[in-house]
Amino acid sequence: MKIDNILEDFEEIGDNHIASSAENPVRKDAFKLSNQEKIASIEKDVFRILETLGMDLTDDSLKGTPKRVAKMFVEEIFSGLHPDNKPKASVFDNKYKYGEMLVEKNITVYSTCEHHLLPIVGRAHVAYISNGTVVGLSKMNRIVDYYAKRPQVQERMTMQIVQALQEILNTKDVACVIDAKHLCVNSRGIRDIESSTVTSEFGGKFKDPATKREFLDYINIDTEF
Ligand SMILES: Nc1nc2c(ncn2[C@@H]2O[C@H](COP(=O)(O)OP(=O)(O)OP(=O)(O)O)[C@@H](O)[C@H]2O)c(=O)[nH]1
Ligand SMILES: [Zn+2]
Repeated sequence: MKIDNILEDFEEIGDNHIASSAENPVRKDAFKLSNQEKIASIEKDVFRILETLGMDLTDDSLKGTPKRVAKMFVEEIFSGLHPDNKPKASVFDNKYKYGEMLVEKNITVYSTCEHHLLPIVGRAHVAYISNGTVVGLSKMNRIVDYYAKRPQVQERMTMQIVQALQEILNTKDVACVIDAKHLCVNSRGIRDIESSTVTSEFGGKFKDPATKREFLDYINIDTEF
């Protein structure tokens, strides 16, 4: 099917989202196009934007930009929209019976604000208490990165990370705090370079004030960017 026909289908379906409170508003037909078809389509769109702005797209430095941006959207900064890219998280038995919380802190977050398509840059801190299962440490970083690679709002991303780890670890006892700078606040609009945004989600035992306090003490949040 030609790309233009497929895009017409998209328009007919309108805002028929895959609905779930913490899911991104992605349409059910989002995976009808292959990555190559998406790149070809977005390349044309970016070309048009730059042309409308009056840029000379025959210029050496600019002529590759539409394709570069399209590839970057599909294969890099929005690759987390595709469920095939969800990291496989290897889990193990908690044979050593470690009973305290495990905290993976200072996980680098590079995401994109869905309102302005500008970067969100910050740190995520993730914790869980094992219910008999443990997960490879790096998988927590990978889960954060997967949900970050979408057009996002920080609140939703925080909840998605907790829900994904709750599923993987088969326990509600998971928490996440994210401290991040939104370039849409820092570099344009109000242009407040100093402010950052903190969001949190505390599941299961992390709702208990002492457990929450312990986690917050470990991460001692005063993020350096
Ligand atoms: N809740 C929430 N808001 C966000 C996030 N990222 C960006 N925003 C805000 O989304 C809002 C969009 O508001 P609009 O008033 O439509 O956008 P705008 O006219 O560009 O607003 P200004 O940024 O104030 O210039 C802005 O206030 C952003 O700061 C996020 O992760 N969570
Ligand atoms: Zn924004």
